[in-house]
Amino acid sequence: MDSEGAVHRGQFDSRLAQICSLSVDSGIRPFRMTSVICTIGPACDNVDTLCELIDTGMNICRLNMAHSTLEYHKKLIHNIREAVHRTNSPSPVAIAVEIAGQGVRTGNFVSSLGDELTMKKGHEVVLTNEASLQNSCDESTLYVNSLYFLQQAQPGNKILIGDGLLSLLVKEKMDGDRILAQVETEGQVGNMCHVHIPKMVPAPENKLTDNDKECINFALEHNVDMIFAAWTWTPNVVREIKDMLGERASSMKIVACIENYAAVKNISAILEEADGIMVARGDLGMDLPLEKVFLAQKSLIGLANVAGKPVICAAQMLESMSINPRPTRAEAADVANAILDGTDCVMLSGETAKGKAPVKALKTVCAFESAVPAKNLNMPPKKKPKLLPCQTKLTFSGTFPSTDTSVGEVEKVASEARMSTSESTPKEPLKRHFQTTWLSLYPWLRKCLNVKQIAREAEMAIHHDYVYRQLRLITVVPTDTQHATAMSAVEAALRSKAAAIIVVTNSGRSATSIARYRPPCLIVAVTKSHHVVKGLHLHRSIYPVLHDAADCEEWSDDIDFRIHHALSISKQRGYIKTGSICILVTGHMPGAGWTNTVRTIVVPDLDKTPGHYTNLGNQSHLGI
Ligand SMILES: Nc1ncnc2c1ncn2[C@@H]1O[C@H](COP(=O)(O)OP(=O)(O)O)[C@@H](O)[C@H]1O
Ligand SMILES: C=C(OP(=O)(O)O)C(=O)O
Repeated sequence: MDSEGAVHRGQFDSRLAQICSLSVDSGIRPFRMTSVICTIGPACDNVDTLCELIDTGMNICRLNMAHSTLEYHKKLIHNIREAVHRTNSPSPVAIAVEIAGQGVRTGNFVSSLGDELTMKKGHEVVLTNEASLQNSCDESTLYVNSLYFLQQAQPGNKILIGDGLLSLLVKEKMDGDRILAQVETEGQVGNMCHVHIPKMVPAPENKLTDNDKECINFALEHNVDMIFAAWTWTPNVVREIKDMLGERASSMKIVACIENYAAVKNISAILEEADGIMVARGDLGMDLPLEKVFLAQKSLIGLANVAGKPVICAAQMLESMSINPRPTRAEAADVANAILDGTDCVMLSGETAKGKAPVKALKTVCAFESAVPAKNLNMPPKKKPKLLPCQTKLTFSGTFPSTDTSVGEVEKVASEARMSTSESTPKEPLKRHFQTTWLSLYPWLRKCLNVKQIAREAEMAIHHDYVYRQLRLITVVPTDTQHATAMSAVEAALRSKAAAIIVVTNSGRSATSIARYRPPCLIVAVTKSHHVVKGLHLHRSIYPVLHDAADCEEWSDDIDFRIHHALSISKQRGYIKTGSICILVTGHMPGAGWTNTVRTIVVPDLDKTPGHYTNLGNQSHLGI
């Protein structure tokens, strides 16, 4: 253990020796290096819940444009910004807009059918691209958004729907490019569900759809921080997005979602063009045989690590938490293994986005109340509802909304439920009582973010020394200043068992260069740019800090000021303390691209220090 109470792994002769040294009794470090992306949807779209997600550790909000309307997403962005404002974090969360790309999806059901229905084995259904049926799918007719798909489908093909649990068999091609299919394996189909024929050759041209263009303009108009490009299987899509972004292309990150075999085969070219990639295991698992998906995951993550680009591991990470309060052992291990593979971010999809059935939330609230920390009980319900004793048997007889109901609607149901119960006065202390419905949903969401606990444990099991040595081996010699400086910082952090690396960065490049060498500690990256701070959330190890105070007259004072700010925030958050060793990485002159200086300091008493870190006379320098 070092002075922080954190465990630093020693030197091991082999990876096997390091693995054998792992212990279930090891201590835990006060920080997490892997970023968590939460898909925001009806279950968490209100400001209070977003505040809780932010406080709990969400780094990036993902808006999946394949669902809901632009109006809904506009409101969502407004709510996220309001939550960022209220939580006032030094490290504001980023907003990512995911465009739907050329993914093949169903349409929406007629409203009377709700948003999901079960199809029984043997049931026959017609698949059509007839535009008038887009929002009136039913048991016998499903709209499919791709004519190409319907034209390619051949009798005998298997069609997977949703996550692939429901499968159909193509029976015959009908007139007007429609197809008749029969349910082979019973399952559910929802609104805008994925439709897939394994190994089907994708459309000849990988390009933006009109809908994608509209969503990119929306992203520009609302000044979001990153675009996730679903169904990228050639670099062309990334180039098209860059063209549309114009000047913003340098600050709005583009992440290519790798969802099919063609994308896996084209990965080198895609990695060259994109700012990062997503291993979209959900759709990959429909295009590739399931037993091959882990190979794609490991190789894609490895290739992104080698390219120095961030990578997201997505889909079904804690899937069972959509209905259960605890993830399965396999899910917990899956999250940890993705981190050991080298992913920068883990992503939650339906776990956070999808509305839970309110009735389930109401029934299970008692099981979760102990998980709600006291401070959450202070969060103000909009109207003061009467408290409902959790032992009360509900007599509510109205219609419960569907699973995708918004929190606002859930609250309405809850208040009706409260009104219809015979007992309206709490007999138990406040914490034993159901306060408002969002509280019943919230602990569930919060538990999904248990992912961060798993992340911290997994990060402790990484043999950073070994990983760094591997990365050093593949770095070309002579190495340019940027990479040589980054490597020096990581080497210094490993040798001195530093508590943190503090880097002052304008464009974010100095921070990402250090991150690519996978240091054993946090990189606290302090920047003045709102876009840079948010983009940095994509990278493992970086804790981005915004410092947008006015410039000092002297450039070196400005640097000192920013370092002092980063150290103070790090201390407040428990990452460092007085006496910790920190590595400082700075430039030698104003502007981006001049980073060339690595110092080792012992953190002084920040309340007493005059805050000079770049002055070589400083007592606290150890010097390297
Ligand atoms: N903006 C939204 N509006 C309604 N439902 C959403 C939204 N975002 C996500 N969801 C729900 O959460 C599920 C999981 O999210 P995600 O993985 O992003 O979707 P998909 O797998 O359909 O691409 C979706 O299938 C959908 O039911
Ligand atoms: C994240 C995935 O894709 P989508 O955005 O379509 O949910 C996936 O398939 O794993």
